[in-house]
Amino acid sequence: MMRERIENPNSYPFSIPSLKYTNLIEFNNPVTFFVGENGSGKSTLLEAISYQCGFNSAGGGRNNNYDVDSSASDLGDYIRLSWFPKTNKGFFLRAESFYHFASYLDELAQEDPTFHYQGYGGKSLHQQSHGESFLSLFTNRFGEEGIYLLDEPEAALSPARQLTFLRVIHELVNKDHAQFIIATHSPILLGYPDAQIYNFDESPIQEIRYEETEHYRLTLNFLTRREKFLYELFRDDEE
Ligand SMILES: Nc1ncnc2c1ncn2[C@@H]1O[C@H](COP(=O)(O)OP(=O)(O)OP(=O)(O)O)[C@@H](O)[C@H]1O
Repeated sequence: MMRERIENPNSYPFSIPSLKYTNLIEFNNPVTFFVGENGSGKSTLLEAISYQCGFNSAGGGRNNNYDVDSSASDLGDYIRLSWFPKTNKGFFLRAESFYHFASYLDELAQEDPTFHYQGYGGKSLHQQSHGESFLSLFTNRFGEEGIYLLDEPEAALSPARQLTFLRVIHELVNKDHAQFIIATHSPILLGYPDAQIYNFDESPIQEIRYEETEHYRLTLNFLTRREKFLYELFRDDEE
């Protein structure tokens, strides 16, 4: 983070507690997760990294310059990335822009469907369900070395498909040396072996063990003691 350039440290995005005191984040693992409460700054940082990679901020790779909601990143000019070997291949995908991306692809494909759908399962993403199209994007389009930035990919995926997705990540990491940075609330995705997890509920952002994340603990508690959990949750209403 290049703090010397910041004019107003009390305005967005510098005012976000997790980012306020974070100066350096190291990515030591091919798979890194960002976790933290809603609004803790995960998307803001992911967007800034995408901006520095030269990806379209609305989601997509370097060659997908469609202009849906493509706000320049507010944080992007204030961070510096250093990585080796440097690559500008990859993709930024956020759940809410996936629909727009599918529409953009349909527009392109009007001229040459075979060419434009070839990386996406051979047909319009709109003709596949949300989860199917998401996985077809990964299994077809992502087969190369690169950096993949994903904002809450679980939004599209059933629990079984999340497991499939873990396998896809595993293959891309091992075969293609891909790197993933994923903002997520999913206790299943977070369980990827030996992943680095950054907790945005701390300031500065801190690494956290899987079993210590609220996502793991709360889900475990809910599943193992659901009745007691719900009793406590609703108790005030009933008294
Ligand atoms: N353009 C903006 N201007 C001002 N504040 C913003 C803007 N975008 C986001 N914020 C605020 O910045 C904070 C961090 O938002 P961000 O989207 O990064 O959170 P997040 O951790 O990704 O949340 P979630 O898990 O809900 O997706 C929030 O309080 C949000 O309201």
